[in-house]
Amino acid sequence: MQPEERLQIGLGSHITSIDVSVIDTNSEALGVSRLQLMENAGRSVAEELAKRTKRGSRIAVLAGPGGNGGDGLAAARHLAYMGYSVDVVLLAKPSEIRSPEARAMYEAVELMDTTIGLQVARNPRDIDLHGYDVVVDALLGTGLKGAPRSPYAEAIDAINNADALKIAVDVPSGLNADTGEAPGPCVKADVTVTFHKPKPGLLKRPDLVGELVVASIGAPPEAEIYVGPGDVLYRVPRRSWRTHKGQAGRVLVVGGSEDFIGAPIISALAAQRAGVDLVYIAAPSKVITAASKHPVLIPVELKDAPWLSPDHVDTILRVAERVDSIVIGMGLGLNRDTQEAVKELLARIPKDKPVVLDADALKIVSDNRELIRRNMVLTPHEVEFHKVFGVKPAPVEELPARIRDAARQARLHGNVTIILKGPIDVITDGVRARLNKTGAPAMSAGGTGDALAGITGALLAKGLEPFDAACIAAYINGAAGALAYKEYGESMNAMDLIGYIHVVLNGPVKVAKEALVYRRLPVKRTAIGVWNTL
Ligand SMILES: NC(=O)C1=CN([C@@H]2O[C@H](COP(=O)(O)OP(=O)(O)OC[C@H]3O[C@@H](n4cnc5c(N)ncnc54)[C@H](O)[C@@H]3O)[C@@H](O)[C@H]2O)[C@@H](O)CC1
Ligand SMILES: [K+]
Repeated sequence: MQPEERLQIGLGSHITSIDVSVIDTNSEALGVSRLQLMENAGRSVAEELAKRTKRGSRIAVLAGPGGNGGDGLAAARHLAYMGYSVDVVLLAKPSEIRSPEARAMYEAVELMDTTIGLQVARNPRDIDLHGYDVVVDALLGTGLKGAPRSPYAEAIDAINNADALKIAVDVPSGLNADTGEAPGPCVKADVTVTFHKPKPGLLKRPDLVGELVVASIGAPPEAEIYVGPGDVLYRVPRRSWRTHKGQAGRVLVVGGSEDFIGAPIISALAAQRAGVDLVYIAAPSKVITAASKHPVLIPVELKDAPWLSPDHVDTILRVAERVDSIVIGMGLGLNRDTQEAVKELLARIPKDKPVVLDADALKIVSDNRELIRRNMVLTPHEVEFHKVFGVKPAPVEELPARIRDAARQARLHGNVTIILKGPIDVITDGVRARLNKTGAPAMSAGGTGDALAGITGALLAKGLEPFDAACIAAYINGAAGALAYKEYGESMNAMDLIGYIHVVLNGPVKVAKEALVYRRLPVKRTAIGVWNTL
């Protein structure tokens, strides 16, 4: 089996510190709180320690003020119960512990005055690790930025100089979990107990990590399989005071015809609400007249024909140079001229420009599939999928087969990203697959697909790679649809959905519950991990 024939369900075999934050947030939205994760993290550290050290041994837990320290404090409590002699050295003022979870862990330890020694050591000279059998390093984890500063730098040296077994919590303190760099002092651990999955930096530095143990801390696999609020929160770039016009993305929407006026306007408005700076809409005159009601859209009038024609291609390509992504298809119609124009356009757009193909553009590429390439996102529903690829996907109830069917076509077409829309969206580039469950039954209303294409184009323009852009667009579109459904019920339309994009984009965690209309769907089980057959 070639490695490239494998399909990864979820986030991959190792995870970055952003992935960790995404998983924790998604997990919380799925009902497993950060406190539960931290408790499990601490317990797994205690259990790994207990496998290696006899009861009654002397343990020092050095804790920092963040989540990593919280894990260490939870471990200390478990270790005390197991019968170890435990001293906690907190390297920060208790008031500096900011997260409610780490604070809860600290407050529990504070009350354990008969079983745990507690020292607040702001001055590194107060750290004395003589006589301990084990030192637990819970100073800094995935939250490390740059080289450790005082007093952590000195505490790290003290750990390295101690004559004891060194167990690092999640990451040896001082090591960048993403890059494997240690820009300053770094704990040299005998054992590192990391959580969820290995981080790339740990795999690069066995010299600092020692024996690597990967512990489950109870996050549901669905926190990775399903796109969640954490993906929106941590992967979509936010503007800063330095951002200048255009930097947050420029999108070009190409669509519409004499017969279909609204579709490209819906896409363009959705793209704008998804947070890009500039949205161009290239369309025949009738569409441009209607679009002029929306002054935030920049019109590019395609003159002298009621529909997109080959004569328009040069005009569109000139605008294409100025944008970061192009969304093509909504309401184009299937006129012969239009088909020719779309094919010419796709052949001439530079390959590095991300493109979303939706609606009629999908039908048009169905007999020129060599135009499909890696840097594209295709957004077919089941019928369109059949039309484009010539195969019917398995029904959504047969979820594993449906994922395979979509992934196979992505693989066969240059690892293009496909969003196979349905009650559960399947998003895949043939190497990875994730699912999206946000949405509402009334999203069968016209225009919701146009909105999805626009949001996808916006996220591509903001610099997300096609797979992440597709995953997160599906989530935002479905969640906005669910919120609109809550308000408008059966009467909801695509403009109502657009009216909620800002709510999801700006506060994904707050509305995560309402974003799921169905808690459970009757589908076949899908396991996380690597599937070896496609
Ligand atoms: N987020 C979560 O829900 C979970 C987090 N977990 C643990 O939490 C860790 C991540 O927690 P945090 O994000 O709070 O980060 P950390 O606990 O890794 O560190 C954050 C703290 O270190 C300080 N800091 C960062 N760089 C520094 C430097 N160069 N010198 C001195 N101080 C520095 C920060 O100001 C902050 O106070 C993970 O490694 C893991 O151990 C686990 O409990 C599992 C659940
Ligand atoms: K650590």
